[in-house]
Amino acid sequence: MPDPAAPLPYLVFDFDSTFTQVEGLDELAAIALTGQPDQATRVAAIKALTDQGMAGEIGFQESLSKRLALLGAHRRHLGPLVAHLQTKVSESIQRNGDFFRRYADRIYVVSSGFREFIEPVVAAFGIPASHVLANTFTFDAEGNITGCDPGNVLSRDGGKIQQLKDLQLDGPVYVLGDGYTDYQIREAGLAKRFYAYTENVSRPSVVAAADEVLPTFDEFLYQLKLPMTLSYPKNRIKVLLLENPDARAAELFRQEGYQVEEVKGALDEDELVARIEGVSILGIRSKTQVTQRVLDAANRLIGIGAFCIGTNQIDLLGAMRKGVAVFNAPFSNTRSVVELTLAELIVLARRIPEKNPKMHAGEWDKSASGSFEIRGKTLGIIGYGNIGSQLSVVAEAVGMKVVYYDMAEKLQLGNALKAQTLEELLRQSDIVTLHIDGRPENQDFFGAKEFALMKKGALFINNARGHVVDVPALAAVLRSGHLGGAAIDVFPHEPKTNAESFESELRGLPNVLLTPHIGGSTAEAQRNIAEFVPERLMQYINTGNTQQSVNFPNILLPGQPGHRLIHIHANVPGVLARINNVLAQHHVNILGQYLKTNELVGYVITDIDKAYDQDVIQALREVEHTIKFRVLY
Ligand SMILES: NC(=O)c1ccc[n+]([C@@H]2O[C@H](COP(=O)([O-])OP(=O)(O)OC[C@H]3O[C@@H](n4cnc5c(N)ncnc54)[C@H](O)[C@@H]3O)[C@@H](O)[C@H]2O)c1
Ligand SMILES: O=C(O)CC[C@@H](O)C(=O)O
Repeated sequence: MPDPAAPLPYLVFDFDSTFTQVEGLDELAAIALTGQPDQATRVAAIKALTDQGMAGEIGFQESLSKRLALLGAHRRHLGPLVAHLQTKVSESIQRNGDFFRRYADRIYVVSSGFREFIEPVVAAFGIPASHVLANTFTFDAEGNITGCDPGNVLSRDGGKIQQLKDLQLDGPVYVLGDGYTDYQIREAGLAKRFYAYTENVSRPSVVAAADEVLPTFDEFLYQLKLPMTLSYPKNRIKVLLLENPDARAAELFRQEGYQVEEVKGALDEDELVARIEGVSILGIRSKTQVTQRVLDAANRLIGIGAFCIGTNQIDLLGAMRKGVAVFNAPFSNTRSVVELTLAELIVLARRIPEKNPKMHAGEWDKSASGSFEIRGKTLGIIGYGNIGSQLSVVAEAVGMKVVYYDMAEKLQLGNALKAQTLEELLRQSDIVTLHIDGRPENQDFFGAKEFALMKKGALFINNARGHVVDVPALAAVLRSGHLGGAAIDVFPHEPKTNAESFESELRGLPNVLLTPHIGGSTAEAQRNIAEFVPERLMQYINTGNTQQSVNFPNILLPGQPGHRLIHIHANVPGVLARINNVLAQHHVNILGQYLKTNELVGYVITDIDKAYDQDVIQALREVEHTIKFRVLY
């Protein structure tokens, strides 16, 4: 990395809640008061005084003297405090430790906290004691902390301002801190810029006064084009989550430092086109259509998360051509769909969809007509994938015979029998259940011809995708009485939100159980999905790992030894050679290289030594047929 052209401005850091995640005095109180019955109330009172002081609600001196009186700390508590604070350095400062060591001569820590614990913590970052300006404790003869040195300017109101005046720094000063007293340095004209540092705490009055807000130190380094550990600040990664995935998804993305925006329902194409600009990660479920138009408007999109199994709503090829990796949750809700299907088998076989509304209407219709046990009956499973095959096992466990049909060769589980043709399955099944995927070729897969081949009085279930069934044909065979009933969870046209009404000619038909696409809507499944999909996307962003991507060549990468170049290109001959030519021309040492292609794109990962000139990056971006290129530090 090159040195910045101009000398770095002097950086004045606050310590408590900026350099470290916590307030030193609060932590000292917690250590000193350990085991005391009133520990919790005294620590809480100290914290409240800290906050009031930081927010500028009471003067610093008043806040400090009140806190010290409550503290009851001793010299022996300082060692444990330092050890504790060393583990509490703000994460982004910790990860950019090299920056501090390299520019230590331009960095000052100016704090109303105490030298006794600040100095050893920042020393590990190369900041010398002479660049730490802080209060000092006073002790009595027994080593009890009695207060602070009143001669130190930092113990007084306006102390930081005076300290900066005394320092007489000979160049521009930038102040980074979470407190109002940090801002006051800028207000007094002693700093050129004030950065509100919000990684640990965000105080509205301080944020409002700031020139810039820094969610992490990476953002500062990025803005100033300074050497940094990450290639891109995580707070700049915008996630747009639609269709209400479990709250855990947003929580995980936020924990990673991303900005998350949530929209309850689905968006239609125009709405999504209007919202997608600047979005790096799009999270959807089954309703939002990610079309070529949406992809064209997506100027920063890196990945799409389908918080479900089906990905037919996404233009997977279009996404691949744009270098956008798509991930789904292929097994997180499988069991939930199986359980719903099992319940539906029984409910339909007992004609509950008819009997239940009658009971609610006060009608007592006790009859065995048309009702049967599922034991010994033949269940025809079409699509013997994750759901179909698991259903096969469960159905056999309750005494059903299972026959299945799949276009691909599948492992037969238990005693299930494979049907050679769809017709063979339809002719022998008492209940037919669809579990094929929603690929476009499966549009109207099941229609009048297939219904006609089913046994008279047989039952039909579709928990797969709405468009795979010809709904008017289904309605006709239900009305004619050829089918004994149906359970349908998925529809060609589903409302975008719960506020819209559901329209279908299946409404009101006898022995038809309609459910609002809830096959996978259980607490367990939604939680599993909300953990699985963010994990895949974050791994892809952080390491380039594409394992389990549904549209990208899958590569499970080893750990990253140096910098990692991630290059996505159109799969035409010669691109890898061109990449390696560029690397050779710039004398870049390759530590490892991984390539996988599919019919449209090539995905090449090159691990290189950290030392290289920046021109190589530009040259790689310019390699012909490059779709996307990024560097991981
Ligand atoms: N209702 C819900 O809430 C819900 C929840 C989860 C999944 N799903 C849907 O359930 C379906 C099955 O999911 P899965 O995880 O088992 O998928 P999967 O990909 O594991 O299995 C699908 C199987 O269908 C087979 N298949 C596809 N087209 C076929 C055809 N024309 N003829 C014969 N076989 C064909 C495939 O070979 C594959 O074995 C998907 O459509 C999925 O979107 C619905
Ligand atoms: O939750 C959804 O929107 C879809 C659920 C299901 O159809 C899936 O594909 O996993």
